[in-house]
Amino acid sequence: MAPMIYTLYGFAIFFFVFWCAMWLLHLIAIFYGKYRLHKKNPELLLDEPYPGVSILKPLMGVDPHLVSNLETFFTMRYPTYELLFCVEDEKDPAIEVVNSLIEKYPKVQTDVFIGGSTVGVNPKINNMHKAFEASNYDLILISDSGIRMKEDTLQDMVNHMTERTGIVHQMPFTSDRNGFAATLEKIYFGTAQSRMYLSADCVRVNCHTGMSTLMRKHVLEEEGGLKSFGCYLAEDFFISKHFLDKGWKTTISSQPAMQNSGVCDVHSFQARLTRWAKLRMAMLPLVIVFEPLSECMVIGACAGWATSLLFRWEPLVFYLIHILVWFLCDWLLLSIVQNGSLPFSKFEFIIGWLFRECTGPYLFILAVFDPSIRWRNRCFKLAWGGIAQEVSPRSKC
Ligand SMILES: CCCCCCCC/C=C\CCCCCCCC(=O)N[C@@H](CO)[C@H](O)/C=C/CCCCCCCCCCCCC
Ligand SMILES: O=c1ccn([C@@H]2O[C@H](COP(=O)(O)OP(=O)(O)O[C@H]3OC[C@@H](O)[C@H](O)[C@H]3O)[C@@H](O)[C@H]2O)c(=O)[nH]1
Repeated sequence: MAPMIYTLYGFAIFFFVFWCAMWLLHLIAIFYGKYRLHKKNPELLLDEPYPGVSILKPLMGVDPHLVSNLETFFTMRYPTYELLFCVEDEKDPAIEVVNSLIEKYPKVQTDVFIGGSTVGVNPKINNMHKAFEASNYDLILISDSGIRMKEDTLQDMVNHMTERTGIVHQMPFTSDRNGFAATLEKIYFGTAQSRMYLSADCVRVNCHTGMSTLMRKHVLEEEGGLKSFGCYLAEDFFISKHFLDKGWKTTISSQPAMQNSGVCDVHSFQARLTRWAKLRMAMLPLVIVFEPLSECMVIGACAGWATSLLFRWEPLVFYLIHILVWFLCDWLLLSIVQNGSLPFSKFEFIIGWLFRECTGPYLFILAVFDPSIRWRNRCFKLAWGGIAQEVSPRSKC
């Protein structure tokens, strides 16, 4: 009997400590977010020697927001940069979109790379490889197709590139869009993901998501260039790991990344989160235990049971208070990340937040039980450690 009791008490203490640690993460994210995000950039002095930046834009297909998203790269206030568009398929309609913008803004230095090159499994790397090799500057910005820039976003990122810094990345967030899926995306990126991202950046844990990331080209070249990371689907995590291993600092910029893809529906969003969860599990297997536990509904239930055993607290009352306080912390964090009025009402926030919190653990279970990864039109399998293999090359799955 005694071993059973010790085991129960052992679990109860573990859940209670984990629950306390989660509140610490809430606090870190709120204070660090307030301290780091949305700092005003100093006026850009054009006679200052700002370094040149090569911006790599991997494109695949056209969505209703692509033109306006890309246009924001042509209208940035930054002295020296080149835009290198990468399109794998020569029939891709994105080429026409790019050409029309190049015609509209002839003064911006641009180039278009069509056809990609097969240097690994990761299709984004394959698409960008030629442009990476041809880029003219030591600072490379890899920026996904759905990202929008403000006039001073690039300046903000470069300002964070100090002597010891090798990577400056934007914390994923979203622009204001209409509809439930857009509300859900904003709530997820501004609460659950921001909490982890900000806490990780604060304590220097690698959490790099590569949708908008400025890095030093020569450090990548020492490792063989971008192609050396083509064997991973989560190239972002491994690139950042390489920089950290070499003694460089990585940091977030003060402006979060404005994702503004024209494809915005609940199914695609959930598929993307499930794909990311599969990447994390393959790279860091401990995530399989810790990630579900870091969810509000799960850790609340575990801590409710633990405190009823340890302190005889009423579990239902505990659980409801836990959810309420977590909800309020999330509202506060989202307001800090948004830094302005939110495009939805408090009622919509409640619905979106409850939906996200209840579906999060379910999506994670889906990810655990279906290890195959679908990304755009390809299917992959991941081995432990993160090395990827394409299942049926270049075919739909
Ligand atoms: C009491 C501490 C408990 C910590 C438990 C942590 C469990 C992980 C929970 C949630 C993970 C959220 C990850 C946030 C962003 C990741 C987005 C993403 O998956 N991006 C991939 C695709 O672009 C990319 O390849 C992966 C990047 C890095 C993943 C690293 C995951 C571990 C994060 C751990 C953060 C813990 C912070 C603790 C600080 C004390
Ligand atoms: O086959 C592909 C798929 C994607 N891409 C490009 O890669 C970028 C990201 O693609 P998606 O928006 O589909 O995917 P995500 O937002 O989930 O990507 C994110 O997660 C996985 C990481 O490896 C990426 O670095 C990160 O950007 C886009 O610019 C897209 O055009 C390709 O060039 N080829």
